[in-house]
Amino acid sequence: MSKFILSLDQGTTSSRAIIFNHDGEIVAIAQREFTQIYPHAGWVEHDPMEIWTTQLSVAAEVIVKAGLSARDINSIGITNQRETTVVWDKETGIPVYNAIVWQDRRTSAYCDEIKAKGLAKNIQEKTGLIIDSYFSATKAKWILDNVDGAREKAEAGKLAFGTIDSWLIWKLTAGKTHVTDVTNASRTMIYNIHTLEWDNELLDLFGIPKQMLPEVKSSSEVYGETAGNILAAKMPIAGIAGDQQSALFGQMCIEPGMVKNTYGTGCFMLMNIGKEPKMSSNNLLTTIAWKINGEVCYALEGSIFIGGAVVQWLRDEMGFISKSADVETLAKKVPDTQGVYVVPAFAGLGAPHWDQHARGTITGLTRGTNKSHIARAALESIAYQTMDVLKAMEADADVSIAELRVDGGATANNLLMQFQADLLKCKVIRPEVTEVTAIGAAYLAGLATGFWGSIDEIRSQWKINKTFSAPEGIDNTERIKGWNRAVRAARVCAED
Ligand SMILES: Nc1ncnc2c1ncn2[C@@H]1O[C@H](COP(=O)(O)OP(=O)(O)O)[C@@H](O)[C@H]1O
Ligand SMILES: O=P(O)(O)OC[C@H](O)CO
Repeated sequence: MSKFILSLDQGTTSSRAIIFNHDGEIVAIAQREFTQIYPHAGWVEHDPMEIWTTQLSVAAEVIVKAGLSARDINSIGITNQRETTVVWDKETGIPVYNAIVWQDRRTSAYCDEIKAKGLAKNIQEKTGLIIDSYFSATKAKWILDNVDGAREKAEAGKLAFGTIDSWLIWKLTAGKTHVTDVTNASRTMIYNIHTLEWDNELLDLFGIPKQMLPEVKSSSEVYGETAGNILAAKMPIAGIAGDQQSALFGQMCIEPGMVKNTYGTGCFMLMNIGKEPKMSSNNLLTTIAWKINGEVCYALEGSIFIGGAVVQWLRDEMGFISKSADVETLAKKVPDTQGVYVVPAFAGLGAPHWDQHARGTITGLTRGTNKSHIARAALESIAYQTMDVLKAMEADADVSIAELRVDGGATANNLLMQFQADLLKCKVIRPEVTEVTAIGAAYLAGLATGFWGSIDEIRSQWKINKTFSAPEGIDNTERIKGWNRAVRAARVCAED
């Protein structure tokens, strides 16, 4: 049997390819950033062809970097930015419009309309989701409504809809395979997470023709193989999961009650809730964590739209730092924020507030405020937002969370991780392999092909790098009061 798994991690800002060996160790990584397109305020698009070409090129590059040939690859696992929507022509394989990215807010007003019609409860019961422009359905509707001739073509069965996993698999198989997996389907707002079917009533509501939808598969099975001319040798594609579910699996949060938080562009906290899709009473999402060997596992999720992206904003828009890692040094120059709070509601607020109209706000400025205070407050905002989600999760699950497994680019920041532990008063645990998103998809693929025999065989590969804990007796009352006040300001400032 070939000795390596190739994981394709198609994220919001870059396409990555990572090769793992049988011990779950990284053999090589290749990564390429691609263009972020902002046609109007609040709109975010990607060029699907650029997503495809960057993903394909890093896949080819990583095999060479590892000193391997395509024949050494046992199988491919795919994990992807979720919700981002592509519609393409089935005959030509050409997208009819750019990919509308999960962060895109263009359909907010339409979402307000359907909320006003009182549809929130029905939609939550079926899909586990809260009505928001974040999810794919209203993005697909927008394309069908706004691209000339698209609706007619879609009704005639000539167009395909897909999240990024579907799009990549279509391209990798040269148009032979149009599939997605349950985790990605559960982010569209047209998929019923109880019956595990596309929901006809919701398809009617959004005007999305069923014939354009992919077939929904499990997260771990052989879906097809790469076309002969794509990567030197044919390879089975055997695992698919949305990136946050993939990270939950890669963190080995395989028992109910286990929780992870990924600190990337946004932050996404997921708790494994087992085999029953319990609905949230605290503004969290219920989502499918994975389906393996016919068994579905569900998760509660709190989605925070701006996490590490607030550091990118300090770097790119404010010019405070030249690279993200420098934020730690800048923030450490002051012992605290002197009462300054940053609420990075640049794309509204996600869980648990779900306020599409809130906007970024800085409160508590004084004549003595300097860059370091603002940098520290920006970093702390990542931890405060995480706290809000964790509290909602504790209330929903009726538990006290004692341990949070963390991953993603911003977890390299020890100041942030320590502040997070102080605030949550729980153990914040960073694993040795921080590429847990990619390894999750690798595990799903390797389990499908027999590369790994069982979950038990891989669970011991997860190892702790560092645990952060709060000092005894720490009192967060005042700082949390200040944060809540700042969140209120971010919501009020956009009221009119
Ligand atoms: N040392 C650091 N401190 C804080 N944030 C960081 C640090 N290093 C990277 N980041 C942030 O982490 C994010 C990148 O993490 P990554 O997991 O690669 O994200 P994604 O998969 O969403 O593209 C960026 O937003 C970046 O600003
Ligand atoms: O690409 P990431 O890591 O920012 O993840 C994006 C999420 O999947 C959006 O739901």
